[in-house]
Amino acid sequence: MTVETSFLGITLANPLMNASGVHCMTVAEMDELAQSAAGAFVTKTATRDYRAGNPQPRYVDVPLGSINSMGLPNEGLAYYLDYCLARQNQQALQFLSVVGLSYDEIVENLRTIEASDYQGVTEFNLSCPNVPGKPQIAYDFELTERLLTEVFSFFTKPLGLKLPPYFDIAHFDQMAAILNRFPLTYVNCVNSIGNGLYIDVDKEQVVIKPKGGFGGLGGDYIKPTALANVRAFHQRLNPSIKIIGTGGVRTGQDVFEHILCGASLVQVGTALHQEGVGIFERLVAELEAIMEAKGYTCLEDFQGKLREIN
Ligand SMILES: C=Cc1c(C(=O)O)[nH]c(=O)[nH]c1=O
Repeated sequence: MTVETSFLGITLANPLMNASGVHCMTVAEMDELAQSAAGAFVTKTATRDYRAGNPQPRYVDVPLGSINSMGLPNEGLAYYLDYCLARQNQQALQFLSVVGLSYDEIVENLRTIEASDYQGVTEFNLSCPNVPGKPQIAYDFELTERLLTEVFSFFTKPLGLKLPPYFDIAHFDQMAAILNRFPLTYVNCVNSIGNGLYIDVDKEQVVIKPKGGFGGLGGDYIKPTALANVRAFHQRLNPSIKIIGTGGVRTGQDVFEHILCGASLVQVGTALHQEGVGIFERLVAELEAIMEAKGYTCLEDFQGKLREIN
């Protein structure tokens, strides 16, 4: 029995990796990830220039997960691109997360990556909910289609999209119809559920400072929504477009459920932040135990095979 998997023809020890934004802001954090049991890693989403991000407190762990309004703090695209270029012969599979604060900056940043010697995967983040005044791109279907049309007029390297959660079957249908028009490597479902609110009842106060306390939700709160998005896009997208499942992963069972819904890889956010990189060994062991109990010998035995009730 094995939890090995293949992505873009590259064999990974397991389907697990960090979610962008968690444990991937600095070289030290990314090196710790690279030395961990994780099968792959992704960088913090980069803008062209360094960003300090939103004022603190901007991330809080709460009983059923987390709330964050980090505000896209990052060291700038060159920092993460240089990190990946320097290590791309040692690390099996690298994911470089990128966005821009404007349409033109997004195009500029992707042109920078295209012009580089970077051989890894680019994750285009269409779903950051926490930059004040900036809506989540992927909730604007026309803008998404316009951006992807321009990007794929020049971008030839492997490209995936980080999508926000959708909550309407019609939106799954509309978005999948757009995505199926492009040679995407994958879609990553889901980013945090944007603009939630967590209250400290004793203080009768919000818990994060930015945006009056509104922030992206992660953790147990969002697993049912994450699984639904993985399943919905797995059912609708061309098989050539893989699905990465993100959201609510804390145990090996959560990993199993994401793969059952159709995920090829599974990212860990809140629980990684709370437990540290040791979580990957625990998740692999728990996933192997579930596969053993069910008689599965590889991920393909159950990947995408969620049954419905007839
Ligand atoms: C890249 C910005 C994001 C952020 C952030 O930096 O605030 N938080 C999220 O939950 N998702 C994001 O995509």
